[in-house]
Amino acid sequence: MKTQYDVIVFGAGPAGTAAAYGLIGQKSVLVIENDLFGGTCPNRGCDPKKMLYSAVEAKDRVARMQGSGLTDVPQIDWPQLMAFKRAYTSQIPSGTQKGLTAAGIETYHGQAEFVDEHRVKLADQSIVSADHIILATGRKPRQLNLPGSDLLKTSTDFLDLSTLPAHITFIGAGLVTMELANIANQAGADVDIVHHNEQPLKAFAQPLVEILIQQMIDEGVTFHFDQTVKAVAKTESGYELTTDKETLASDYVVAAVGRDASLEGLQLAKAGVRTSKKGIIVDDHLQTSATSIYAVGDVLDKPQPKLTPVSSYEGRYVAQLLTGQTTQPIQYPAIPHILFGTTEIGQVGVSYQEASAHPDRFDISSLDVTHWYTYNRVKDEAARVIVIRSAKSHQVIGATVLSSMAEHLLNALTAVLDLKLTNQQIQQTIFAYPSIASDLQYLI
Ligand SMILES: Cc1cc2nc3c(=O)[nH]c(=O)nc-3n(C[C@H](O)[C@H](O)[C@H](O)COP(=O)(O)OP(=O)(O)OC[C@H]3O[C@@H](n4cnc5c(N)ncnc54)[C@H](O)[C@@H]3O)c2cc1C
Ligand SMILES: NC(=O)c1ccc[n+]([C@@H]2O[C@H](COP(=O)([O-])OP(=O)(O)OC[C@H]3O[C@@H](n4cnc5c(N)ncnc54)[C@H](O)[C@@H]3O)[C@@H](O)[C@H]2O)c1
Repeated sequence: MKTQYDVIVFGAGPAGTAAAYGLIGQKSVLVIENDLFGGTCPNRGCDPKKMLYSAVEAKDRVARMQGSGLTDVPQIDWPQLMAFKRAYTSQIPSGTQKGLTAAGIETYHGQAEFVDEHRVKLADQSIVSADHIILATGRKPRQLNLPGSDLLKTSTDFLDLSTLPAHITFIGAGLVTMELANIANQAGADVDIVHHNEQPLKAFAQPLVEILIQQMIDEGVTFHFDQTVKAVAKTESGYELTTDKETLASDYVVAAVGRDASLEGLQLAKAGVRTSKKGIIVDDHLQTSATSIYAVGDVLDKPQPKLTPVSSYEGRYVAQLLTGQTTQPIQYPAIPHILFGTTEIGQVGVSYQEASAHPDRFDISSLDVTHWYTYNRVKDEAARVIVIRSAKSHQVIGATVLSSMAEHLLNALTAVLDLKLTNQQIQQTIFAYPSIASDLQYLI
């Protein structure tokens, strides 16, 4: 290992690796990772979750077609499904590290801390320095502070469960819970969700969230709204969760109440990097309070949603800054945000909340699309689309989609928004028919 680099990157998740790959050929780079190379998304986030959804979605498609050409709903074999997932995740850390090395990026596995703005001390006490440092250390599950909190499991534990507990309780009805609870329920567990207010998933259009929740209730999930968890205790047969309103028995309790920036052990104060409770503070160039140090990805205190493509976008942007390809402030394209499930809800562009608050500027069309060919064909009884148009230009500038295939329409709409496609351009495009993209012509 060298002792001097052009750039040191802390964290080998989507943000850190995107930054490192963007620097190859122009800068000498060291990537420091203290846990799993690849980070949250491929090891314990998006990708393993969607591996589990492969079986859940297949089962759901068959269940919807009962009486319409299919008989018997298959059961999910959890150990087999977990083996399928592990066959993927077990390759990620070594594959990521090898990929970085093959690209000429040096890697270090272990804990490191700042000595000052340019110098970093490794676990063996040796010092490495760099002209610039990029912080991409991500987030980790927030811990609840209550009696028995050490008994609580996290999304990471759930995504690597060898056997599926018969009864699982989730605390917090956010993105993580809603996605994992649906997997657990479809795989055969009894599922309870405890949420501390009446209105989960506030970022999404509430009329469609209500339909999503009703779908989950119809599928057997039990919600306990407006309840505060007070304590968790071990019992002979499992766990007992006490809230301010009731006591729930369970075999496994997952807390998914948000994620906090991973900052511990870095000694950021020694480098002059300012942080808040929400993460690392940066300016519009993703520069921290220490001018040679940048930060990217989930670790940021920034309003953009904490998502993989946002993290890698920021990583690529800082690489472009450091290689002189841009001097401009970061500008984000439209960011689609989706909750995966057997029924998915996703949104892009101007939100329903914003449009509802400004009826003079936005037109809202709420469409029940269950009778549309696309949704009728797969017997999707929840399908809805909310389209937001500019009151002035009538162009589509936002949408929320609820359906078993929302991700596809959402991506098509994201392209419409990003490329600023006019209604006329969409009408003049020949899409494969019948498909979700061809539905765009009915939506604009
Ligand atoms: C259950 C779950 C499901 C998700 N599903 C989706 C999804 O479907 N779609 C989506 O877009 N996003 C999803 N996300 C979010 C997505 O995983 C994150 O937005 C993304 O991983 C952020 O990338 P990052 O590189 O900023 O951080 P991370 O991926 O968290 O990577 C940070 C890396 O830094 C390392 N690190 C931490 N501290 C140090 C240190 N001191 N020194 C060295 N290394 C350190 C960590 O070990 C980690 O490898 C999901 C998250 C979870 C938890
Ligand atoms: N499909 C995706 O893109 C996807 C999926 C999963 C996670 N993620 C990312 O991970 C982040 C974290 O997800 P998350 O679900 O952990 O956080 P979240 O912020 O989405 O949801 C946590 C929920 O828990 C509630 N809560 C907080 N404290 C509570 C308490 N004491 N008792 C009960 N409820 C409580 C909050 O009100 C909130 O609704 C997401 O914001 C997103 O950035 C993305």
